[in-house]
Amino acid sequence: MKQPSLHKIAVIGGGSWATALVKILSEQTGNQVRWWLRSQADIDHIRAYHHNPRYLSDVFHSPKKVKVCGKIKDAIRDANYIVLAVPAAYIEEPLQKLKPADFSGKRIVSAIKGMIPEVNLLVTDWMEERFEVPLGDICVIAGPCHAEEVALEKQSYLTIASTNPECAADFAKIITCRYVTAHPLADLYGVEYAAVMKNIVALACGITYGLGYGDNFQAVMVSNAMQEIRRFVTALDPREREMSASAYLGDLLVTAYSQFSRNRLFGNMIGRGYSVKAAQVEMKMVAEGYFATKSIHAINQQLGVSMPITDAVYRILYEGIAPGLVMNELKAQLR
Ligand SMILES: NC(=O)c1ccc[n+]([C@@H]2O[C@H](COP(=O)([O-])OP(=O)(O)OC[C@H]3O[C@@H](n4cnc5c(N)ncnc54)[C@H](O)[C@@H]3O)[C@@H](O)[C@H]2O)c1
Ligand SMILES: O=P(O)(O)OC[C@H](O)CO
Repeated sequence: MKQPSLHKIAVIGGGSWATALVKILSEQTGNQVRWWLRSQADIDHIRAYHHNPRYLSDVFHSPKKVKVCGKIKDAIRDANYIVLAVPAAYIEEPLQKLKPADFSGKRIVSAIKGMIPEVNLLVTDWMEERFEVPLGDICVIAGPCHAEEVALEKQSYLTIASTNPECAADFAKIITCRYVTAHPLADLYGVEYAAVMKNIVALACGITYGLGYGDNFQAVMVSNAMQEIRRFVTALDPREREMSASAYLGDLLVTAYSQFSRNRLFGNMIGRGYSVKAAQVEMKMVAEGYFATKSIHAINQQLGVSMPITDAVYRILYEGIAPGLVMNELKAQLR
């Protein structure tokens, strides 16, 4: 696909990551962004005051570079890239009226670190199945990068993964800006599954902290989790991959340890005795790991990989077993 010099990029989503991506992508002179958000009130606010009232509200969005759209078709019509940044559990709704023809000739970029819960599919596979987008026209944005730090323009790194090296390299160039460096990688599935699974690990870390476990335990759990992710990803897509690279290990570490992690925060509330419902109500943001736990657990019913950490989180969140009891049993399985 020949790349134009002016990149028209549609960003779909109104949360923190979409807001950060709009900021990053509109930094480059050659990029024009059309931004779709679900809430009309938020759209009106951004048009009037040039910042998102709900997420990262200190970030200014230049009206010259960023056009806000209430209709998704207006956002994607002329776009050569469509960036999806809505949590996986809610991505179906904004896209439901679109047809495969609406995506034809466009590249799709998934910024989502989650799975479509009803069908247990990665977002890239789902886009291929549902909208007939060739896998070679899809890439994912991965790597340790919290929206909150992008808002502060702190140096961050992204990995753009695709089965098509050209697609990954092109978008890596487009998203690189003053404070974000992006590199391409050929391992689409490995990166995408690792990004989904690190959220489950962050839940586990949050739960154990909530229960009173400390840094020593967490370091062992994160090490074991890396091995668990490697076993699962290798069973699904066996190939040589450097799991200590930032797209895998780096992303796991930032989510497991950062003060900004949604998943860790959610887990922490569960560990401190909140019910799942209460934790969801309390959080203004979405913890993808909650949905991912069910999907990865379901996929593993067929694979049969040893996954003590995912199993532990599943038992707590979906079988209602007391976190203290489950983590006490997990203790015996870690090395
Ligand atoms: N926040 C980050 O730093 C970050 C970094 C990398 C990747 N991601 C990924 O980006 C994706 C978006 O996450 P986020 O952090 O921007 O989300 P968020 O938690 O900041 O915002 C929640 C988003 O979910 C939408 N939403 C909430 N409830 C909804 C509902 N019932 N129906 C429809 N939409 C609903 C909101 O409109 C909003 O867009 C996730 O897959 C996440 O894993 C986030
Ligand atoms: O760290 P979390 O749980 O907020 O997840 C957000 C991103 O995936 C971090 O790269």
